[in-house]
Amino acid sequence: MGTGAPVLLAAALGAACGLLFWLRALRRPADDPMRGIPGNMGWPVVGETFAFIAAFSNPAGILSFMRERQARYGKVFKTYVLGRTTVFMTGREAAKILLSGKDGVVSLNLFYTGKQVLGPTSLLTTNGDEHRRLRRLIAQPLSVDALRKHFAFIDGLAVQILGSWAGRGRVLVLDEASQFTLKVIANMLVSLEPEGPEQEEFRANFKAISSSFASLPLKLPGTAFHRGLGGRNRMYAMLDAVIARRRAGEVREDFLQTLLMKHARGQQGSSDPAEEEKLTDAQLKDNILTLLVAGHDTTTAGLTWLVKFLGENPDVLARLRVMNETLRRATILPWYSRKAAQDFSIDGFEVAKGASVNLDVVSIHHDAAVFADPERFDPDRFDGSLKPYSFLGFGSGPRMCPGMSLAKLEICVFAHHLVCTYE
Ligand code: HEM
Repeated sequence: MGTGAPVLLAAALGAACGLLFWLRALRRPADDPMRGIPGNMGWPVVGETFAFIAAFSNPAGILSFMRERQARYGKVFKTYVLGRTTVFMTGREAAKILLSGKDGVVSLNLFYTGKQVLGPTSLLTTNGDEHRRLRRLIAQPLSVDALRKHFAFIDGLAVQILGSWAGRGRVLVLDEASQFTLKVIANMLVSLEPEGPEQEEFRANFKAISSSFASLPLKLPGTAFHRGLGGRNRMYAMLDAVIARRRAGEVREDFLQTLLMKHARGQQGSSDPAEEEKLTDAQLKDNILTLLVAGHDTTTAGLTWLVKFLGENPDVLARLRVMNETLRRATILPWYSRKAAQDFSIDGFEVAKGASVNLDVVSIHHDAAVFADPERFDPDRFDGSLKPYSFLGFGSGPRMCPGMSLAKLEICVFAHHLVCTYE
């Protein structure tokens, strides 16, 4: 090594340290509106992202991430994860502030990539009056009454998928549950047949879309985001073809048909004001995609956790009133993300307008003061009544899950056939 090498090395190290401090300063401006909130912002650039990702691969893990910090800082703390400073808060009071929709204190907080893939008129990217209008339109086709006509399909598919398990030495429940829930939701929304080339193409596009959520926002060929946008374009072309067939006279009993008959614009740019109130084709497609995405991963995870908990608790199998307890223990969406729409205070801390705030639901679901021995899987704990905002498996308030009845129906039907067929 020549004499210049140590000097170069020291200069490189110095430059690297300088860059890190500069990036750290960039991330934490002196007028940080959240500086009154306790917490650790972790390493420069990445913050606490690695600890967070390592923890959130299973619900017990994310619970430990939250508990460690709550023990240190209390119920409200800040951190830097997944590219942004965010405040986590837990407890029933926080749930009421963030979920009730009262005074418009917060709006939904979605990743940039998710927003791009779902489109500007998705239920998940709209707020206020437009959001309320969309909720109203989709409520009826997702109601218990409307779901009756899908029962035979859901039942038949559960029997068929479970029948295919016989004689197989090993079954990957997550894959089977994913097949089931995607076929159910696609059939319910647009009458997609459960087998055949159209189903294959649909599934491939759907996979590209769902893997692009929360990916890096790089639109370069080969990236997950780029593949997701491609999947979205191909999925919309498929939906355009289905909508054209319906307008040409094909009739099916599904979600799309209900919206096309009642709420879709016959022609764009009509002079009739009532017609202008209806959904455009772009709005229809954004929201069909939103329901596909929101209705697949969640129900798949719910079913898979149910099979796991039933396997571990054979005594519970006999009773099978296990839905809420599965959703409490698994807490499939461990936190609900919002953006402060105005300044507000919680627990003596000021949260500034624009801040990213997350309701830590997994801790609410494991609060020993509400759920004694919270790690134990015990469906009986739902026999009595619970305090408001202590069980939030499907959320609460104006953004409460509109697919709750469908999810419960799918999981119950599948679980029923599962326990009737297999030990
Ligand atoms: C076990 C299965 C499911 C669970 C645990 C679940 C849970 C949730 C929760 C907790 C929320 C509220 C999140 C928040 O406040 O930020 C939500 C919203 C939502 N869910 Fe579900 N869900 C499930 C199944 C479904 C299904 C089957 C559909 C579709 C048919 C669906 C569609 C939606 C949509 C569109 C929203 C957003 C509502 C809005 O922003 O107004 N979900 N879900």
